[in-house]
Amino acid sequence: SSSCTVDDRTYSTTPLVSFLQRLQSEALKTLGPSSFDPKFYVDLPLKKDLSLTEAAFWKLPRVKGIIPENYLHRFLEAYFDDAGDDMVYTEPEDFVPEPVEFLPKVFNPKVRVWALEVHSLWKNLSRRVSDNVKKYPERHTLLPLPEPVIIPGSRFKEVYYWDSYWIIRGLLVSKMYDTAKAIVNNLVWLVDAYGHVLNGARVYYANRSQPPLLSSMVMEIYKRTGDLEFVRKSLPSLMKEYTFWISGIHKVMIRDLHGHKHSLSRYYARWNKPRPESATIDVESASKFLNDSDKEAFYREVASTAETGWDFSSRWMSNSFDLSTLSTTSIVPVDLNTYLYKVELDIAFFAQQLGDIKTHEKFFKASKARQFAIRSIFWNAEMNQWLDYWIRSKDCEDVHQFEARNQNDRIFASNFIPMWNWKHASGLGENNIMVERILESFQKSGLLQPAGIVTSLSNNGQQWDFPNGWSPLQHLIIEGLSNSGSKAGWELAQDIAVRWIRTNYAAYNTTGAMHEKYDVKGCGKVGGGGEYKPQTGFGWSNGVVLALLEEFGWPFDRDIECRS
Ligand SMILES: OC[C@H]1O[C@H](O[C@H]2O[C@H](CO)[C@@H](O)[C@H](O)[C@H]2O)[C@H](O)[C@@H](O)[C@@H]1O
Repeated sequence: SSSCTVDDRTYSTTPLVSFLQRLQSEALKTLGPSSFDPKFYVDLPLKKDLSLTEAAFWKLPRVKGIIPENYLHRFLEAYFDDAGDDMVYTEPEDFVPEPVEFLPKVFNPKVRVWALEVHSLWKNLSRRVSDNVKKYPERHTLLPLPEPVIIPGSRFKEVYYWDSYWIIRGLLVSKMYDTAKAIVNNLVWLVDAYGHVLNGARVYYANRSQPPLLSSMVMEIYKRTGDLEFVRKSLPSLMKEYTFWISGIHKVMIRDLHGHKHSLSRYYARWNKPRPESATIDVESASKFLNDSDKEAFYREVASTAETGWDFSSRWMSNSFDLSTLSTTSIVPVDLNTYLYKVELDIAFFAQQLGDIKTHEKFFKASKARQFAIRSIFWNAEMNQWLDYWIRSKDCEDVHQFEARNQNDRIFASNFIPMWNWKHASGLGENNIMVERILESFQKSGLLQPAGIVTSLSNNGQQWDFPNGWSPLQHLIIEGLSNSGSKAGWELAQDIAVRWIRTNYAAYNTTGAMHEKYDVKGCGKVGGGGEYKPQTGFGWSNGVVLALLEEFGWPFDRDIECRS
């Protein structure tokens, strides 16, 4: 707003996206809400130029303002290719059916057979941008990425930012180093073009990013390949992306009770309209707001929540059962700042490897400052957890005064994500007593369920809530526990990994697919809730299963079947 010092101007939409959104809303009137997926329409590639397509659209007959179904189908066939035709299958050149030294600690034959099947799923998910997109970019919402990608699967037919981190973790287990590097090169291409990695590689995702894990992708690839040239090429884009996250609308200053000022970051999309991929849903959700500025503020919160990766969750709502209370831009999130701390450490490390001491020192100093901030603003010594901080003072204030009551003491899996960088981010060092307390707090939290870690304790029908468990959250916490330096921590990590692997295996056997999310109340149950049908495929779940099997192995005599 005009009284703020921050520049919160929004992105402008493109004529193609506006038209497809119009088509989406007309199609909903024709087809009705059952099985309607709004994303399908904004992903449709045009066969002809937009002006011709629009002219034909306006000529379609309407009966009581509605396009008859047979006319709509004929129009779609005549003027559009299928959603997904813009991404074509490409054989990953570094795929072999059984990589040398694949999962050396997995001895149980059933698990080995399944792991090889999961490995083979990379072939189903491998795509490159079709030549048509390069020839007629204005006919596509897909962005012309230069190299092949691995997609999450089903309706998610394009590359996604944070999904790619766990996809890469799995590709590294599968020894598919070139495919992993190609994904990073595409994300680097997005940073160069837009200044940040987009939520996903569609033009309608340009207004926001997703959890910043690009440096972690580069780091994991470097650890496996030692390819310093790859690091050298990626580093300028990592630094550019870092600036996106620590400045402008993403930056929040908080003064702690001792007068120290801390610079932290929040999610904040440059968008105050319905998300094109879900516009019909957003318009409906916003209908309870009467004036335009309240609607715009709500749309901004919706898009900013998509930037968090946790879309949607009670974590971002002041009333867990009312989506219209989304307040994401007023929340300083524990996990985002944990990831940024990692970005600072990663860049400092890469700069050191490349002999750039000045950059190394600058980023190392920044990491120390964030470590102090995480400890000062998020840590709650009574709960032994890290809690999101809600900004309740005026949004335009330059520095917000810390108040303990503004820490959100509801239980979310994110309250334990700083364990991912355990010794660094927590600032707890080798303090074993603290480690044991955090372990106890985690075990008593209610987050640990029979089939893995649940996202929150609120059963409100949102997908990033109870009873869903998501692969990325399992992996972050398991990795944190296993690196805690505590024997109990490592054992708990293994216990959760076993539960998670079993549930993925059981669901695979009954449904024939890997799933986007699972219901962790019981072994073998798939997840639900949220605004779209649960998806299969699925990139990050495949990656996490492979990464966990590599880390923990599977002994010959341990059953893979669910324990009833
Ligand atoms: O179409 C609705 C939303 O879908 C995406 O979010 C979900 O899927 C992503 C891909 O697996 C995943 O990264 C995200 O965490 C999920 O919540 C998309 O990212 C959203 O922007 C979109 O509005």
